[in-house]
Amino acid sequence: MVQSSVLGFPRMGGNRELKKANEAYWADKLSRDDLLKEAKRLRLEHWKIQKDAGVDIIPSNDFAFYDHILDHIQLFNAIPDRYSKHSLHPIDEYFAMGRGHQKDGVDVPSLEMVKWFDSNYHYVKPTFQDGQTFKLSEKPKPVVEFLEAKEAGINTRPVLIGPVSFLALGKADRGQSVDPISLLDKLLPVYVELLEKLKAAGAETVQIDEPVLVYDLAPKVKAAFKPAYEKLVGDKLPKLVLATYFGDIVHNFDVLPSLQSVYAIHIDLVRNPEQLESVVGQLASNQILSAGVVDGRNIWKTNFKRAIELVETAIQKLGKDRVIVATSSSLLHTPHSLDSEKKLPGEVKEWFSFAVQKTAEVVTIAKAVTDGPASVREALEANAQAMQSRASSARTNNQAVKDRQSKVTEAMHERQSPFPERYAQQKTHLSLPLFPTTTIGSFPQTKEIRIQRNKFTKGEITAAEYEKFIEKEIQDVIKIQDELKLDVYVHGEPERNDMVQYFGERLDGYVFTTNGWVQSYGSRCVRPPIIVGDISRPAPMTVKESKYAASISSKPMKGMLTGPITCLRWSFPRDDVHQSVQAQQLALALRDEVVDLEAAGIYVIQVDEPALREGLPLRAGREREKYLSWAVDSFKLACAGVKDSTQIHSHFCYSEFQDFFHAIAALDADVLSIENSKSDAKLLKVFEDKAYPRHIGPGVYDIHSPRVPSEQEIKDRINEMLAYLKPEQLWVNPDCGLKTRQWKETKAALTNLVNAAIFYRQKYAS
Ligand SMILES: CN1c2c(nc(N)[nH]c2=O)NC[C@@H]1CNc1ccc(C(=O)N[C@@H](CCC(=O)N[C@@H](CCC(=O)N[C@@H](CCC(=O)O)C(=O)O)C(=O)O)C(=O)O)cc1
Ligand SMILES: N[C@@H](CCS)C(=O)O
Ligand SMILES: [Zn+2]
Repeated sequence: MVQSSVLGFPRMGGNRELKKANEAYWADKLSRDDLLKEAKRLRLEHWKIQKDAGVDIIPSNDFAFYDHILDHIQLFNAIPDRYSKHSLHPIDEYFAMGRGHQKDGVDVPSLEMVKWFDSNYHYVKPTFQDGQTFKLSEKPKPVVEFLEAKEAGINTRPVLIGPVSFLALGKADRGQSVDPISLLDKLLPVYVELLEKLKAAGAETVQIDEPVLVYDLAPKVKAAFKPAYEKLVGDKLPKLVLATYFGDIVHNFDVLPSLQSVYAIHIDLVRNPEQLESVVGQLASNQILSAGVVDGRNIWKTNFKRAIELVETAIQKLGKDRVIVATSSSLLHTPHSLDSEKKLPGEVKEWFSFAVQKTAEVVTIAKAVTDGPASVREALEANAQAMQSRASSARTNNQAVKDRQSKVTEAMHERQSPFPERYAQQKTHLSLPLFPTTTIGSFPQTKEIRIQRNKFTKGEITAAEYEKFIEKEIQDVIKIQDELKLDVYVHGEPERNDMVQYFGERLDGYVFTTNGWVQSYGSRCVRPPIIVGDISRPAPMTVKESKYAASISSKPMKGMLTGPITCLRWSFPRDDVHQSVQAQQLALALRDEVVDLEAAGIYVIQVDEPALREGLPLRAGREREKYLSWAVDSFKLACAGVKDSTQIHSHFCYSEFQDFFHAIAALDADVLSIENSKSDAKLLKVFEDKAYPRHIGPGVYDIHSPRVPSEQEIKDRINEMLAYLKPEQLWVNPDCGLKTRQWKETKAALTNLVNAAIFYRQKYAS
């Protein structure tokens, strides 16, 4: 029999209950006990959904209050002393690492948070010390949650991050020089102890994720697999299913011999179906293949015909008992359930599958290959019908968009003059001081803003009332920026629910969900809009608010747009048209917006591209260069329609620039603001080494934490930056937008930021 398996389930709950519980706990509005109870309720509910769907292999320990890698940091006691020394309750220590802690005399910033592979999920980076040791926590979470499920009558397969990935995804702490992978020998005994405990609790198999196998690996990381999996396999330990996802593992085949004693290998056959044959050829004689054929990263219904063909190919080689049908990755990256979507056009809804539906898909595919297609005939027919309906739908094609794309020229990608000439004009036009201060766009999205928007969406207030409310918000943020004495203002983005969803809702070719939330980091979720057809802009999207803001202030007002790659990557893209085509369609729509903003008197325009890095293929090589070429082109196409005197900014958070700096430089943006406060300023060296000629604002403080940075801290950060950048190049700004913050801490932090900038302005005045 072919078993069905889910690699991980979304944690938030159908109504984002986990988000609400976490945030209430942080605000002292929910007790610790009630938080724990709510988490347990959600875990049980999610296991039950999978059990009722008939899934054979259900994951446990896929739940996390904040992030699963952070869970492992605590599980192995890899907790930096600056957190552990305060003897906080374990859950508060955990949140302190995730989001910082500034309360009751404890003041500690969070650990660094970075992108999870090429997804819009963020993990907390393990941070190691010279002399690092590990110790299993007293009540290991994977054991507790396995027993919790067992007590409810559900046998689960616990999920762990593997030791090689745990170390390779981490870094040495600031000022430390330890190479994380060198800690393997110290870490393995703790894994063995944990696996023994899981076995004793009754876990027969454990899913051990080693997603780093899809990367190009340094030789010492590759070499770590052999000693690791020699120690982690044995009679006294559960059988291991080693899982990889988001790429192929063919280039790391030399690692597979050292993995021949693990029970099963899971591969992502959605992303790389072509790896099937060669991976099957590399398996040991009794090893099992977990075939990831249901997409964990997108919302399109699985094409059953194609998936069954793939699984059948594997069965022909291995036999039914050596194949598991699985999701390609954890379903963490998909929304909870399609059932709560009442407003999607009926035709379109038929094309989608969210987490709950995907669990049913793995079951259907497993049954089809076990008992034959006739056993699931109705499901197969309905699926074929949905595939057909989508392929032939009028929604997907817009000839006018295609015609416009065919007329795009090289010249449309270039500004009129090179940067020095543009800058000379911008300097006179904008009259900015040295060390200009600005923010990244959004100001706090207060409860009141969300309530008014909710009322407007539900029709409880009119468009005119909502517009008036937004204008008042804009007036307020302008007044605050006056008081703070910032240099380049923003309108604060109060009208935007999200920087991608907002644009999706104003573009043709998109549809949106009402409840399709996906966790982005911690308690923060996004509702990615869905690209179903060719994209075009029926009307200006942001001009009204920016123009209004500019009309009530004499300061330069920065217009705020989300760039084509970010719109693409943070939406659920089409899978029937190449992403470069979708990016170009978005670029043309944004180009019109940029030109309209300039015509409306907005002479500084920021086109955010934080997802540019995320779209980068995970392995170096030709595919990367191809991607960068069309991604950079789409940004330039969006921006290049303006005059030299208009200043184009771009913003990047969560980006490591070293490996694609040439692309950042090729964007030709006049000013870049980048996330930097959690990184070592040394990372800026690349800008110095490459003699980056344009202007740059490396973030001076972390906006993900409510913690207020002191003026001195910000001065220190600027001072570090000055080691690599010229004073006349440097802007002073936070790491990212301020939408998740409260006003109190925002004002305090920006006051310190402006004072720090003034200090350096005076210092370099002469
Ligand atoms: C910059 N980042 C972003 C990423 N991806 C995006 N798509 N957008 C981003 O901004 N990726 C990288 C980073 C990740 N950072 C963030 C930062 C902040 C959030 C965030 O704040 N998310 C909000 C939800 C935002 C939203 O869509 N809000 C809507 C709906 C609000 C809502 O929940 N309404 C209630 C009713 C109103 C009430 O009573 O409060 C409801 O529907 O139940 C809106 O404002 O209208 C979050 O709260 O998680 C995400 C990623
Ligand atoms: N302009 C956006 C960028 C976030 S990456 C904001 O300020 O929220
Ligand atoms: Zn940002």
